[in-house]
Amino acid sequence: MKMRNPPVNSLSLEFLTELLISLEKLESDKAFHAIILTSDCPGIFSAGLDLMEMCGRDPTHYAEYWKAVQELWLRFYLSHLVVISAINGVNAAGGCLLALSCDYRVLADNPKYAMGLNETLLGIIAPFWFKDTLVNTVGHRTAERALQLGLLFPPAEALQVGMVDKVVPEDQVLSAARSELAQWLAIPGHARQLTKSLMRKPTADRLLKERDADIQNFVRFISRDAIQKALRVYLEKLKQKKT
Ligand SMILES: CC/C=C\C/C=C\C/C=C\C=C\CC(=O)SCCNC(=O)CCNC(=O)[C@H](O)C(C)(C)COP(=O)(O)OP(=O)(O)OC[C@H]1O[C@@H](n2cnc3c(N)ncnc32)[C@H](O)[C@@H]1OP(=O)(O)O
Repeated sequence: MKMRNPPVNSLSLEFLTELLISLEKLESDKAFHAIILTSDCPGIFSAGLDLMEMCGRDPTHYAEYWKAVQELWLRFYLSHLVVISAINGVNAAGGCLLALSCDYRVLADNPKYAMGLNETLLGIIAPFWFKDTLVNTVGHRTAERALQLGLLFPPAEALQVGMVDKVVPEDQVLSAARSELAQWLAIPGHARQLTKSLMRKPTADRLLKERDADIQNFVRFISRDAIQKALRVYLEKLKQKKT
């Protein structure tokens, strides 16, 4: 699955919906057993959630958007397919969450390709299920420091903290993901799928039990004047980089 939403693969409502439909199609076709998730945007895996969806819109839109973000995470996190990410670019926040929801992560060795949950740098907070997904991957202490400081880890550090499983030269990222896949596909499917569910269901269940409350929290939080202002300032900074 090659993500293509130029220029930065931001996860707009339309793009989230496309990803969701693609994933559902692959999951319902018995011929498919695995997905390699990668990017078609040079140098960028994903810039995360689309800030334009969270800025200057109305509460109904925020609620619809957040429901789609929840849906995509639940679907990826609990997918019965083997999902491996071949991370071939910088990967921030919501994009990093997608990669963390995969079964295995290969990252291209380029110091520009940092990844992490950098929400605090924008003046916002990673929701509890983003946090839980990170804790399940790197452990509590590393997650606490990474989340508070909004750290984006370059490849060597991402590997060292366990945020990714392998770092390879840039031109080998897809072939390394394919080689890894062979090991996962050699395991009897039902045993691997049930084990994945055993490991992940408690984390997913937490959101499933609180989905509506989580949407309401998000809408309340994102609608605050101070948060809207912080997002506008961040977007402005991104645009000013060019001048
Ligand atoms: C109580 C608690 C309850 C609930 C929880 C509450 C809140 C949680 C809420 C939200 C969680 C959000 C998670 C996220 O994913 S936020 C997004 C974080 N992403 C980032 O910080 C990355 C930002 N982008 C960049 O750093 C760079 O763009 C880059 C490194 C990815 C690429 O750099 P380039 O130099 O190649 O490209 P740019 O010129 O910077 O960008 C091109 C173009 O794209 C626009 N853009 C970039 N990122 C985004 C984005 N995430 N959303 C929308 N648009 C984006 C950028 O502005 C440029 O636009 P123009 O061409 O200038 O118009």
